Amino acid sequence: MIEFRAVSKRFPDGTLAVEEFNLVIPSRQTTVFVGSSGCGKTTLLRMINRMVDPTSGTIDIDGESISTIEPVALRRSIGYVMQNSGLLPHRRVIDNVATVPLLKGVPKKEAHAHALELLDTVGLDRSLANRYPSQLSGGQQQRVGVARGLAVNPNILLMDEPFGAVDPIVRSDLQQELIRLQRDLDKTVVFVTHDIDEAFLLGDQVVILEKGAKIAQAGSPNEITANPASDFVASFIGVDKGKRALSLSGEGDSRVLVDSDGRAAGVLVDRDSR
Ligand SMILES: Nc1ncnc2c1ncn2[C@@H]1O[C@H](COP(=O)(O)OP(=O)(O)OP(=O)(O)O)[C@@H](O)[C@H]1O
Repeated sequence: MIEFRAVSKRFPDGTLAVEEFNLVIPSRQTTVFVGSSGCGKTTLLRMINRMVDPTSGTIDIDGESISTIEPVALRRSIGYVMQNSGLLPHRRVIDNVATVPLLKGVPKKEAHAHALELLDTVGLDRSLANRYPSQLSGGQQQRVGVARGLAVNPNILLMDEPFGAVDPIVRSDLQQELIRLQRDLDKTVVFVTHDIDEAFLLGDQVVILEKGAKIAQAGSPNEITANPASDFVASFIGVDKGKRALSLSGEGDSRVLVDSDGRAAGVLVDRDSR
């Protein structure tokens, strides 16, 4: 579990990016920060692995304040996947994936063997291992970025708009792949996006943010669509444009899809119980 308590971040130029932010991020679930540009999503994410330190407040991981953990060690224990994959252009795919394990002293042979397994995990053919990033498509590069994020077998995976730069079809593939991965690997995923549809697709917990990382609403996609907390949220999720004509009603095995007039439009069957 990751817990933010009264966390604020003011940058040296005076910008207050995050103000008094409080949130519990449950383990082994996906939490998505969603909001418009500049609302503080990336700053929140980077505070979890101490790429950015808060000005005030505390962040705990499993009850331990991260301010007591050495930043480089913390960063190497948490997976981080960013937009445009962030791959090192002059290194082959396999070396990109193995970067952090090698820095941590894992023998090269072992690190490379594990990197190949990770290519399987993210759905990439092992034959791509010796290519350079520029010889891959955008979607393949993002998959390598995810493999690299998983290379230290982290409990926590931070993902900063990882699918923002690819076309909609590839993006949809990557989203489905992440849902599958999360089912198999059971990580605590913290995901940043400005796309509410992506947030609702991937998030167990969705946190809708306004400027200064003020929480407009936090809850499951179901809770938010059924009960938007404000006009801002309703507008952000598109209720007012008729975008969310369908919502879910009920819990567990008996979830019913309801249309905007309250009529049952279908029953949602759990993927795992089919
Ligand atoms: N190093 C910095 N120095 C000064 N201000 C910063 C710095 N980094 C971010 N900011 C400011 O803090 C605010 C929050 O930025 P942040 O990158 O967290 O937003 P975001 O929601 O991730 O935006 P985007 O979706 O555009 O990436 C913005 O006003 C931004 O300009």
